[in-house]
Amino acid sequence: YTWPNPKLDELESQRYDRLGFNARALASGLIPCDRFEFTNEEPDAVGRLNAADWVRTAYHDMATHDVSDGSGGMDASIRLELDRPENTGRGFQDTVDLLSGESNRYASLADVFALAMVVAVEHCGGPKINYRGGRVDATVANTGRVPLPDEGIVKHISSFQRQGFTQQEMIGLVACGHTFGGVQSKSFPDIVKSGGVVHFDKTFSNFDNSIAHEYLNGTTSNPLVVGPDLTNSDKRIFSSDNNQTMSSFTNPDVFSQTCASLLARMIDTVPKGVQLTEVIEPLITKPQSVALTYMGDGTLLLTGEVRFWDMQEDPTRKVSLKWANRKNQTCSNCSSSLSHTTNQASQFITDNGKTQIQSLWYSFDSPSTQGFTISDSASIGKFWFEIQEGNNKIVEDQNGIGYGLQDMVMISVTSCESSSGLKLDVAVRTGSTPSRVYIEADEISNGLPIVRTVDVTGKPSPLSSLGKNYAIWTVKTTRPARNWNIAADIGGKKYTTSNLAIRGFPAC
Ligand code: HEM
Repeated sequence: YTWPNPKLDELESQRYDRLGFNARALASGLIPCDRFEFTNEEPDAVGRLNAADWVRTAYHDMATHDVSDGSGGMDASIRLELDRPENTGRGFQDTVDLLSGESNRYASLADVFALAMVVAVEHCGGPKINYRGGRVDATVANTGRVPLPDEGIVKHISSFQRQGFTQQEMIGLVACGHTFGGVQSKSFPDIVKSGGVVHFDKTFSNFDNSIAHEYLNGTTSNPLVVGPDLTNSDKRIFSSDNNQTMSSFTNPDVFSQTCASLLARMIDTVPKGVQLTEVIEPLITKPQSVALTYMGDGTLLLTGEVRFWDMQEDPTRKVSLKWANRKNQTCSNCSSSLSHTTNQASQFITDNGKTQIQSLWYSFDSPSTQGFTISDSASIGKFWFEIQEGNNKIVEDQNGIGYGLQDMVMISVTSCESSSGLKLDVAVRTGSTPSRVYIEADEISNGLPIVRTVDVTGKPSPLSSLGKNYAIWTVKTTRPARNWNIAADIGGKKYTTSNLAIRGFPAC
C-alpha cells in the first residue's frame, strides 16, 4: 500500500513492531509465553496464561458464525455473550480488559482479538499467519453457539459445518487451539476435579505438535481425552477420522502449515458484508509520527522517524531526508541527514526463532536540533530518503511518488496547558477558507473505540507577530488521553495531521 494510510499504517505497526525500539504492546503480554497478567487478582489461577486466553477468545468470538446466513463471526461480540455456559471462566473478560486499550478507530476490538491470536501463535513457536484488518465490532450478541465438551461428535461436526469448517478442518482447528493452555477446575469442575489447570499437552505455552504426539502415543493428560467419558470431546474429535489427521500432525511442518491456514481462515470469518483489508505485509520503508509544527518565526519544524525493515547496522551508512516544497519543486538545500543509534533497533521473530527480522529506525533530528527547520513560505509537499552505503546509493521514494505530507493544518508551538485545560493553537495555511477545523481524539466508550471530535471555533487570528503564512485558530479543551489529530475541511477535502500521540505541553 501507499503511505500514508492511517488505518493500514496502524495495523501494520501493531502487527510488525513487536520487540525492541517502538515496540507495540501485544507481545509484552507473551514475555515469557506462559505469562499471566491477572495472578494477583486471581491467586487460584496457577497454570493459566494470556496466550491461551487470547487463542480461545478468538475462537469463541468466531464460532457464532453461520455460513447459511452470514451472521456472526469475529466481531468482538464475545464480550456480550459471557453469560453463556460455553463462555464460562474469567479468560474472556480478562482478555477484554487486557486488550481493549489497544483498539482505536483504525483497529477495532475484533481486529485486536484476531491479532492477539496471531501474535500469540507467532511469538510462541508457531508459524506466520496471514493477518487482515477491517473487522467491525458488534453491538449486540450473536445467536450462533460455541460447542461444549459434552456434546456428541455428530453435533460437533454439524456445529463446525455451520461455522464453515469440514470435519477434517475441525480436527485441525481443535488441535491447533489446544496446543495452548488447558482445562480449569474452576470452570469445569466435573472435568478437572483436582483444582487448578490440567494442560492439554506438556508444552502448553508453546505452539507445537506435542498435542498430537502425546495423544497418539498414549502419554497425554489432556482432560478432554482422558477425562470423564461424557466430556471427552477431543478424544471423539481427534479419532473421528481414524486418527488420520492427527497422524499427519506428527510431521511438525504439516502441523504448522495446516494451523497457519486454518487459523487465518478462523479470524477471517466475519459477518456478511464486512470488508477485510489486504493481508498486511511490512512496509520496507515506513515513515512514522511525521509531523509539522508551526513555529511562528517564519519556519515549520519537521519531526518524525522512519523504519527500515530488515536492515543490519552499518556505522558507515548515511541516511538523508530530502524534500520538495509545497509546489513540489526540489531545492538544493532541502536535505538533512537522519540520526540513528544502535538502540533504535526492533525485532520481529516468528516460527520458533527461524524467522528473525531486524529493523532499524532513524530520526528526523540532528545532535543540535529536535527536527528539521523548513521555511514556512516554501514549506514542504513530500519527502523521500537517500541511503548511502559505500559507493552504493539507494533512493526510497515509493516508486517515484514520494511520501506526501500536507501543510494546510498543523499544531502551533504556542499551544500550552494550564490548570484550566489545554489551549490548543492550530495553524491553518493563509488563503484557505476551512469550513471546519477540529480535533479528533481516540477514546474508549463501553469497551469500544470511538472518536471524540472537538470543533475549533475560536476566531482565526492572523497574528502578524507569528507570521503571515498561517492563521491561528484556538480552542480550550482537555488534553486528549489517547491518540489524536487535528483536521480541517477545506474546499470539500479533509486535511489532517498524523497521529499526535499523547504529549505534554508547556505551561501557559
Ligand atoms: C468442539 C470444539 C471445542 C471444545 C468442545 C472445546 C472445549 C474446551 C474446554 C472445555 C476448554 C477448557 C476451558 C476452561 O477451562 O476454561 C478449552 C480450552 C481451550 N480451548 Fe477449546 N474447545 C474446542 C475448540 C477449540 C478451538 C477450535 C480452539 C482454537 C482454535 C480452542 C482453543 C482453546 C484454548 C487455547 C483453550 C485453553 C484456555 C486456557 O487455558 O485458559 N478450542 N476448550
